[in-house]
Amino acid sequence: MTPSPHRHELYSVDQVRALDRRAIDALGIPGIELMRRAAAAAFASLQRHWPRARRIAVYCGPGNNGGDGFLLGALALQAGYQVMLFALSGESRGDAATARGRFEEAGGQVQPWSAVTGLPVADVHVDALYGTGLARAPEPAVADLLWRLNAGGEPILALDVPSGLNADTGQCPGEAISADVTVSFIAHKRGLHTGQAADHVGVLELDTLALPDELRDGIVPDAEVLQPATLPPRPRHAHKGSNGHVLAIGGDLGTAGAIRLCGEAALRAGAGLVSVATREANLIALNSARPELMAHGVDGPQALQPLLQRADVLALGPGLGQGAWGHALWLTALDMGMPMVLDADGLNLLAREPRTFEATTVITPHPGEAARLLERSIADIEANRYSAVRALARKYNAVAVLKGAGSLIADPHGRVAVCPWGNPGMATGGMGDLLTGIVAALLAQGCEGWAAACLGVGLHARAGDAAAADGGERGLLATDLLAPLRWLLNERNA
Ligand SMILES: NC(=O)C1=CN([C@@H]2O[C@H](COP(=O)(O)OP(=O)(O)OC[C@H]3O[C@@H](n4cnc5c(N)ncnc54)[C@H](O)[C@@H]3O)[C@@H](O)[C@H]2O)[C@H](O)CC1
Ligand SMILES: [K+]
Repeated sequence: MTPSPHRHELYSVDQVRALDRRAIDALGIPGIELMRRAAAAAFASLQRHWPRARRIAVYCGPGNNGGDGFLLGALALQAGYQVMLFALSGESRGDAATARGRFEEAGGQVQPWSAVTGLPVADVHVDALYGTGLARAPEPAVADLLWRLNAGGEPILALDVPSGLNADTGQCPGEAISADVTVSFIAHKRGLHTGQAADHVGVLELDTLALPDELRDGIVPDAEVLQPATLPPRPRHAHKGSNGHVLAIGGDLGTAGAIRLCGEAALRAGAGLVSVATREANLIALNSARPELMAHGVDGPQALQPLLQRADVLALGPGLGQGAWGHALWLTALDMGMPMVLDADGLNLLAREPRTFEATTVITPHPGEAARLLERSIADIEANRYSAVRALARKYNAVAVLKGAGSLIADPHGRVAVCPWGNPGMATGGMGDLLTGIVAALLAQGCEGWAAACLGVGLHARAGDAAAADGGERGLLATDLLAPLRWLLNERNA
């Protein structure tokens, strides 16, 4: 499987369908030929991953995904495999009907769905039920099989899309297969890279079905996958003033930890100077924990003003609270119109008093904060993360980071990037505070908003993966990311 040059480009389902249509209409490649190429690619992947397999079970849905399954079954028969094939519907249409005929001509027997009792005995189970055409939760007879396949723990190869996963949004409306390998065709679908996809896709492979690159002319990928990156080397004559001054504002009574983590992350991410504006009561804890942070006790806007004057970038919100103290500082900071990263209570206050930003602003909500910012439910946000992150960026005229599995980044013009790194161990307190500090530090070192958000999210997630690789995802603490973060920031680009 030669890595495709298109592996970083993500397309919506509509765009993939347009590519399908172009291949058929503009290049004159019949749909059945595309289906044959898809089946050949999937069968080659099956042989590569499970070279000793000899018995395969294929589950075919009513559409062209099922058609891929019929042709894969025919190839397996011709290669001497024992093939059990179960079809969800009594007959197929169009190219899928042709494919079904070819399976039968190869000696295959199409068994009715009612024959699927228990779990068929096979070395590999091939999921050809639904692909990009999934329209709703799989019906009970299918859901029951998906559940049994997932519970059976036997090898599963999904064709194009793991059945039950929405290839456009990354959401599973109902039961969905958890594949070991998914072989996707023609182009990567954006729904296989965010939301619930990580639990269902397994190893993702792409086969472009030998379609020429020109096929994509004029179709701008809906999203792009982040690539490993770091900051350029520091000039030798750098001094602390040349790497910017971050002012972290937050830490109401009893929540010193959040603003401390934010400030510490900003230091570790290379900011020249980091000041912290917080409650007087937090100073001792902060200064003893991290004396490199210049912590100031501020009781209100007057005390904050001189600190704002001296800073280049604000990190506003960790532990800020939504009380009178936090609200007053929040208003004062926003009125400065400075570059900033807004997070946590800074976002909850924004949801209460919406405004758009003129200066470079990055907002970093998790789905709950995003729900408040868009006045939608969390379920709505997670049901279509791509439209949610675009709505956030547009509504607030900011670069928006929608955190969660497969964090998404959007700018106000609709550009979207997807983070391929990160792990469930990062869903713990303090991880968001680190990200806020990292992005602020990158802004302070001269990155513009989009670059700071993409680089910050990528470094943060890669540091989380490095820390999890070191000791496991469970028990991962935010501070565990600081050392790998520093290493990643100093690595030369691989
Ligand atoms: N078009 C091409 O040239 C190629 C397509 N490939 C494969 O085709 C599928 C897309 O096929 P399509 O027929 O559009 O849809 P599906 O097979 O994914 O879905 C089947 C069909 O099922 C109905 N349906 C959807 N959800 C449900 C549900 N929950 N319950 C019941 N029925 C449902 C709906 O009517 C769908 O149309 C693509 O993924 C590829 O695998 C080739 O591989 C490449 C060429
Ligand atoms: K499938």
